[in-house]
Amino acid sequence: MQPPVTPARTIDALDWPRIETDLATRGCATTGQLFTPKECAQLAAMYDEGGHFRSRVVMQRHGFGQGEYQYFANPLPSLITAWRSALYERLAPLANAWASAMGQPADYPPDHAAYLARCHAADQLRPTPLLLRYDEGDYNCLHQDLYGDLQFPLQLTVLLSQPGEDFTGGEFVLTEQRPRMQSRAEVVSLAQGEAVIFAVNQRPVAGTRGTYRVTMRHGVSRLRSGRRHTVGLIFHDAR
Ligand SMILES: O=C(O)CCC(=O)C(=O)O
Ligand SMILES: [Fe+2]
Repeated sequence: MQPPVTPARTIDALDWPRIETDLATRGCATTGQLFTPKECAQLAAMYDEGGHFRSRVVMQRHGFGQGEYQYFANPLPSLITAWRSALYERLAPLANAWASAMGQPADYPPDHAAYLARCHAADQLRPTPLLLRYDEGDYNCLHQDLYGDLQFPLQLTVLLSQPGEDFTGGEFVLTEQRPRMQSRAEVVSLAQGEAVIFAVNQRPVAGTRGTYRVTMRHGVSRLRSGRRHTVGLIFHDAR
């Protein structure tokens, strides 16, 4: 039997030089596999189990798209907590580098508990990790997951389903709005258990005349068939 894979070990094994380059040049990066197929199946199965969630959102009721999602309640599933804090620690230095490049306070603390304490003190008390479900015809409109004044500038989406097998279509899409220029779109293909790391709101871009900011939004294109589940990992809590 294999020993269980701890997030810390897996996180160290990711290709960070490429991830950091992709984040710097495109504002997004794929991670390679984070969750095993079994972990993906267990998380997706939670959708229909009672007791894991604090609220459910039907997207068409709010004009957010079509499909639905549920926010996990505290205590979060241990897999989610472990990954959320381990990824936070790895990403906090990057978040600080982005903040200083954009002339913002670069004071994200090194560990997630300290950052969450800051969110809670600012009345952002509710956990933001979520489980999303899309069926044929469903989609997620371009949006930002802001949830309050405090925002950690990077977030992840993990694909739990098997593309081509469980569903077709349903591609993760990012747009980048550039000052006084036309917007740019990026489609991100993910494998089952893989995540995309991307900018929540703004990110710095090094231009010839200094650094400027671009604004990112993300969404999901229409599912052509099947069912697709994802987990969203957002590091700030919600008001
Ligand atoms: O389902 C997706 O790929 C995107 C989900 C999303 O909006 C998020 O994780 O914040
Ligand atoms: Fe989102």
